[in-house]
Amino acid sequence: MNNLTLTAPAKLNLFLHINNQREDGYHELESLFTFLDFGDELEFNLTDDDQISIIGDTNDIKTEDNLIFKAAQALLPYKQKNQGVTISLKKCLPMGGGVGGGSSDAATTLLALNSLWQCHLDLQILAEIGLTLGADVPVFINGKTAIAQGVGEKLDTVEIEHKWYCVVFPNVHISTAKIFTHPDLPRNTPKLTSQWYIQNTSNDCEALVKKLYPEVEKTLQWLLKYGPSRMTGTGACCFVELDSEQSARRVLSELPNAWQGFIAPSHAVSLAHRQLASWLKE
Ligand SMILES: C[C@](O)(CO)[C@H](O)COP(=O)(O)OP(=O)(O)OC[C@H]1O[C@@H](n2ccc(N)nc2=O)[C@H](O)[C@@H]1O
Ligand SMILES: Nc1ncnc2c1ncn2[C@@H]1O[C@H](COP(=O)(O)OP(=O)(O)OP(=O)(O)O)[C@@H](O)[C@H]1O
Repeated sequence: MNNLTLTAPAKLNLFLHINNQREDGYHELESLFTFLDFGDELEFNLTDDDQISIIGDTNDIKTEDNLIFKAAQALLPYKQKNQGVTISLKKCLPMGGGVGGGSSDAATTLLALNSLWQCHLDLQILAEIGLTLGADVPVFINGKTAIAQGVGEKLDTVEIEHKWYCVVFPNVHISTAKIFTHPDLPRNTPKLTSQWYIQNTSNDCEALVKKLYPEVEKTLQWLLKYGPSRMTGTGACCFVELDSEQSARRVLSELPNAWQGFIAPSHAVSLAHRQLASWLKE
């Protein structure tokens, strides 16, 4: 089998607590990650040369900076096939939006090429390779709704009630590094000692991001009319949790023109993992 198409799904941080800052500057987090059935489309086609090429919606990212390219390159030492790959990208997730698009693309590339190139690496090793590309990549390699600790690499699978979400991108791009290096970011939230609820958790980046980017504050105020709402990651996307597809459609239909949005249900297992499992059965 020489080709495979997978969806690199969006993630949401249903909560995001910052517990500590390490000496290397990275932050110790506690965060509940879930996956939405919505994402970038990546089509992998093996080629007879040994090149890695990316076509499609690469925007202005140089090939060598693209996390998809970096992920493919990281697997070169393990590949058992004398073949290259052309990866065609349809970008649906906002960049720098807090939904982990780049990390999800990278993880999906590792998962796909591990199979297509017959690298035979297990998920633990793929996650270790993924962590060198970004703190969020292991979450997508694991592919299960989970509470992450450490910088995002220690994962405990959790069962939660899955809902519909309307995710809104307020058209501001936020640099993760800018938020994590800001002096006003709270960095000492204690670890959760009880069960997670929306009421006893928060996103520790939210207050700072709202102050720096008033558009994010406006977005959250607007979403709160419809249900429990929160920012994901370091923003800019914000989400509202809803009980049905119909409610989610209604919120999307009322979205102000200045913003972009999408709706999707969350799922215990990422769409890329479900698609890969059925491809492997074919
Ligand atoms: C905040 C989250 O979006 C939550 O899902 C992620 O932890 C961010 O993950 P990511 O985008 O994959 O992050 P990386 O590309 O590894 O790091 C971007 C920048 O964010 C900061 N960073 C990131 C993760 C972390 N646990 N502590 C940090 O301080 C670092 O300054 C780093 O330079
Ligand atoms: N394939 C890619 N897709 C998106 N961004 C990429 C990709 N490759 C490299 N990047 C770079 O990574 C940066 C972060 O992109 P991403 O969409 O993952 O942000 P994010 O959603 O805020 O992530 P997170 O929630 O993990 O912080 C982009 O600004 C872009 O320069």
